[in-house]
Amino acid sequence: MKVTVVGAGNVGATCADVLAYREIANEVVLVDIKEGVAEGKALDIWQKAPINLYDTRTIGSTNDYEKTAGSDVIVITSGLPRKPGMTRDDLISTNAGIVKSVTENVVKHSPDAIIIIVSNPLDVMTYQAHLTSKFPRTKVIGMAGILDTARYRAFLAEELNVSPKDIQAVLMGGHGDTMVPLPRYTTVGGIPVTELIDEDKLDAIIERTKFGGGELVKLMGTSAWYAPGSAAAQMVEAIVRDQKRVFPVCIKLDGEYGINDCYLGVPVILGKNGVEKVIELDLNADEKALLETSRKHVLEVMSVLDKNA
Ligand SMILES: NC(=O)C1=CN([C@@H]2O[C@H](COP(=O)(O)OP(=O)(O)OC[C@H]3O[C@@H](n4cnc5c(N)ncnc54)[C@H](O)[C@@H]3O)[C@@H](O)[C@H]2O)C=CC1
Ligand SMILES: O=C([O-])CC(=O)C(=O)O
Repeated sequence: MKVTVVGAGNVGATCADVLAYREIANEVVLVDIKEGVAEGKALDIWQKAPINLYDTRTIGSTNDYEKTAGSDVIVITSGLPRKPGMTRDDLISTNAGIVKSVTENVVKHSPDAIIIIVSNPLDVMTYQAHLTSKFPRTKVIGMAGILDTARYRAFLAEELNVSPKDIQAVLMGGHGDTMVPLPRYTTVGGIPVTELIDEDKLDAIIERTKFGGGELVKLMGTSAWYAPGSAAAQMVEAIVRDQKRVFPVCIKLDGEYGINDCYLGVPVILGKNGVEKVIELDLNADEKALLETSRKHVLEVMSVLDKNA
């Protein structure tokens, strides 16, 4: 299996590293526009192979897309990260152009690949890649839900003093402040979370999750990369190993949840064909209202992209 990661910055390099040391792919090609950066990071990851004991080949390229030819999965992380005081949506004008040109380049050389978008604003960049690639919607998907649920699960594990491995959760909507965590579908070793935690503490964790990205931007002056890079690698793994994992993933909705033509995070089954099924939960009225708010927000940002097209 061959995987290309475009953008050899913080998230892209972390993703490539996880793909290599966990031997998720046989070959990982890292591409960046900055001269030498992708080559250097790919070489560094390869030189770690004898220490961490893996065989995955990592190859770097400065904008030479021939090296990406025949990739099974492409992860796009190229684009600006936000700085303190910015929203993810503030990145649209720069990142839309980057995602468009990168998508044009990758699809030329890998017409059958599955594309995973990471660049922000996530839902709208997934829209951009879908428009440009003209691939089926099931093969152009965005990474956000795995990261957002991971944050939620980590906060819950800390509060309850339990292993994060035992916390299962699902979250829907756009990757931003309007995301919709679903406590009704959160369990701890099979026990509904609401039986283990006070409502006010759970509400505080939900609020912290919604602003989880911003919390890290404030601390570091740029956005997160360890959890995002690992989350993208987990999506790649589900695809290349045909695992049929159930994850929240951003995809264009085609009638599911009564929504058309909007890119939102929903639970799906992820396997060798990309999204193999969108799972439709029976949301209650409050959950539907939150999803509707998220839909309206993402549509507004999508319309900015349409206006600038
Ligand atoms: N979906 C999510 O949950 C998350 C999304 N992000 C987003 O991922 C993106 C990357 O973040 P970082 O890695 O922290 O940024 P970074 O600045 O460390 O890396 C971005 C890389 O993209 C490269 N690049 C820019 N234009 C390019 C082009 N046309 N072709 C190839 N490479 C190009 C840059 O040279 C740079 O090395 C940002 O947009 C950020 O907001 C970050 C974390 C989580
Ligand atoms: O917060 C950001 O800008 C990056 C991101 O999407 C996240 O870490 O959730």
